[in-house]
This record gives sequence, C-alpha cells and structure tokens, in this order.
Amino acid sequence: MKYISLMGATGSIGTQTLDIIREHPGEFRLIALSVGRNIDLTRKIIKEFNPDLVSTLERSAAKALEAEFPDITFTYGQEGLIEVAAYHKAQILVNAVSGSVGLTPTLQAIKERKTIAIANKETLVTAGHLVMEEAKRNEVSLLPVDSEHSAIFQALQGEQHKNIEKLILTASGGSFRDRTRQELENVTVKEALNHPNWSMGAKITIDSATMMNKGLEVIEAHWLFSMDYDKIDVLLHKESIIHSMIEFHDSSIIAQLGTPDMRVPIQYALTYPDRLPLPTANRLSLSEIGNLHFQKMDMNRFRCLWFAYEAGKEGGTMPTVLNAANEAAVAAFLEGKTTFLQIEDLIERALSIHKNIKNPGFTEIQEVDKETRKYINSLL
Ligand SMILES: NC(=O)C1=CN([C@@H]2O[C@H](COP(=O)(O)OP(=O)(O)OC[C@H]3O[C@@H](n4cnc5c(N)ncnc54)[C@H](OP(=O)(O)O)[C@@H]3O)[C@@H](O)[C@H]2O)C=CC1
Ligand SMILES: CC(=O)[C@@H](O)[C@H](O)COP(=O)(O)O
Ligand SMILES: [Mn+2]
Repeated sequence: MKYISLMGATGSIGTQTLDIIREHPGEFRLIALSVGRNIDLTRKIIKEFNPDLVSTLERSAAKALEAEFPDITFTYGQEGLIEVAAYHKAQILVNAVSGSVGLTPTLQAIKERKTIAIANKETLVTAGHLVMEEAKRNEVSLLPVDSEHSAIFQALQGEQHKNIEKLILTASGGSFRDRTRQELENVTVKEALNHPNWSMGAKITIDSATMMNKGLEVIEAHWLFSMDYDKIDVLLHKESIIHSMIEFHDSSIIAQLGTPDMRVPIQYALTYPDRLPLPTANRLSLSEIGNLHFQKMDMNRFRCLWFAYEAGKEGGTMPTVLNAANEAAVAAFLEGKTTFLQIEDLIERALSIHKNIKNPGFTEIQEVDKETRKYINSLL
C-alpha cells in the first residue's frame, strides 16, 4: 500500500488523482491533502477518503472544518502546504497545485525524501536548478505527471540518455490555434478557456492558448531530462494523440500515444515502474481516427514560446521572471483587467527590465518572484 500526500486535491489534476486512488483501493491510501478555497468539495473528499491531515488556503476554513471533523488535523496557508508535502506517513507527494506556490513545499518534501509526482510545472520553471540539486542530494525521484513529460519518460525506459538526438514536445495549439494574431485582439476569457482537447484548470488553459504552456514545458523538460534547449523541439499536433517523442542519434523515433486523458500519466507516476489496468480509460483506435496532423511551430505567431526559450537559455532568474510575470498577467486576464494579447506584452516588459542574477539562491528566487508580480500589477 502506497501512502499519498496530495497538494491541490480540489483541482483538475487533484480530482483525477483521486479517481486513480478510488480505482485502486488496495494500492493507494490518501493520507494528507491540501486545497485552496473549494471547501464544499473538500468536505466531500474528507468524507470519502478520511485523511489524517488537511490544509486549506485560509485559516477560517481550517477552523470551520476542524469543528466538523474532530478526528482530523487541520492546518492552513503556506505552512499548511509544507506540512502536507512533508507529512511523515506519506511516501509519495503528488504536487498538483497551480503556480510557484508549490516550490517551497516541494523542496521540503524532497528533504524528507518523498518521491515526487510532479504536475506543478511552475515549480520547475521558477527554480529548476534548486529542485534538481535537492533531489540529487537526497536521492529522490521526480516522476513527471505532465502528459508530454510522462510520454518522454515512458519512451526513455530502457534507453540511454547519451543516445538522444532531441526531444520533440507536441502542442495542441490551444483554443486559438486556427486564428491569426489580428483575430486575437478582442477574444474573451470564455473563448480562451475553451481548450479543444483537454479539460484543465483556468490558468493552464490560458497558458495553452498563449503557447506559454509549451514554453514552460520546454523549461520543465530541460530540468527533468537534463537536456540542452537546442535539443528540445516543439511540434504542432492538433489532435493531442502523440503526447511527445524522443529522436535518437540513429534516426529512430519513439513516441507515446493515447487518447487525451490525464489519469494515464497520473497513474503511471503512482505505479512506476509497474503499470496497472485503467478500465475506464478510452482506448485509442488509430483506424477510427484515420489521420494525425503535424505543423512546424511559428515563433512569431506564438511569442510566449520564444520568450520561454530565451529565458531558459539565459538561465539565472530569467525563468523566475517569465513564470511570475505570466502568473500575474494570466490572473489579470482572468479577472478582466487586461486583454489576451496584452499578456504577452506584460511578460515581455518584465523580462526586458530585469537584471539577471546568475545561479540564484532560494531567497533571491522568492524576491524576484515577488518583485515581478508587483511590477506587473503596477502596469495594469
Ligand atoms: N489540468 C491538467 O490537465 C494539467 C495540469 N498540469 C499542471 O498541474 C498543476 C495543476 O493544474 P490544474 O489541476 O489544472 O489546476 P487547478 O486550477 O484545476 O487546480 C489547482 C489546485 O491548487 C489549489 N490552489 C490554487 N492556488 C493555491 C494556493 N495559493 N495555495 C494552495 N492551494 C492552491 C486549488 O484549490 P481550490 O480549487 O480549492 O481553490 C486546486 O486544488 C499546474 O501546475 C498545471 O500546469 C500539467 C499538465 C496537465
Ligand atoms: C494535458 C497536458 O499535459 C497539458 O499541459 C496539455 O499539454 C495542454 O495542451 P497544449 O499546451 O498542448 O495545448
Ligand atoms: Mn502538458
């Protein structure tokens, strides 16, 4: 039986992780979890899974739940996230929060030698060097949950890193893949949230539409697979059937395919190196699909992808700025405070004024993150 801590239990990845735990009651036990503001769903999760420890975003919610569930320990805020991540009975932490708020708890869980199933790409973007160093020092495995990275991880099994020519990340193109830049001028939040293939949280759905999601994933792949940026390519593939590929020196390419269903990579991270059946998954029928489409990525159309490559190559605190500026700009777009195309402009401005700090420590990362958000908010 594997004991699991789950950060972000009420979100898209969080609830699909609960599906996997539910599907295999003899394999997994949910022992600790964190949530944000969705207290109604939290109540249901507590009743069903009876965890030891629960953390909420706000103190008032923790106090209210404490009165309802006296046998469970409640905590809250950033400290609460850390307690859940590092809970002594858990062997695996599933990090499914959205944003760089996941960094500190992840570092703490690594120090406590938990295996990390990581969906929360912003943590790797903002401070990938710190996370990877800490994982190496503590001999901790970081198992990818993000579909592209899980695909690469699966294709890598039995292969050697030295034989890789390049990684090829596939991108659906998001909600606006068939629109020109001109046609993006007046798009609404509702349109942007309408992803063609995946049902995900709001922030990542907007990232898919701006192509920042693929930019963050390029940086995520750089850290997870220790790969130079010039060996990571992005390919438009509108069906999201090939989840990513590895090309080897001998020209052979290994791809991982499946219907778009995040429960598959989540389950693989939880069962690795084994696999379990997933009877409720839709099986892929290539004969029914018939055709798959591929297209070269246009960096002028998708400027956020270009920003991410540049920030990643420059390193230091540039990816921290990229991520924090994006988080703040997307939040502003979702709140109706800025337009879709201004997301790119805001990020570009934050990157252009930043004085890069090479090899930043934890405190510098935290300060740059905070300052960047402040800067973006001052522009709104
Ligand atoms: N959804 C997907 O299919 C995929 C997601 N990812 C990555 O996984 C991560 C999660 O994405 P997704 O599940 O879509 O996001 P959601 O927005 O659906 O869920 C986010 C979760 O984090 C909680 N949360 C948000 N802010 C805070 C905070 N400040 N403190 C504590 N908890 C917080 C939310 O709580 P509440 O709702 O209770 O307020 C919720 O449980 C992201 O990094 C994303 O990029 C990667 C690949 C695919
Ligand atoms: C499901 C998943 O992993 C998302 O990150 C997905 O990749 C989003 O799709 P696109 O960014 O390719 O539109
Ligand atoms: Mn992805």
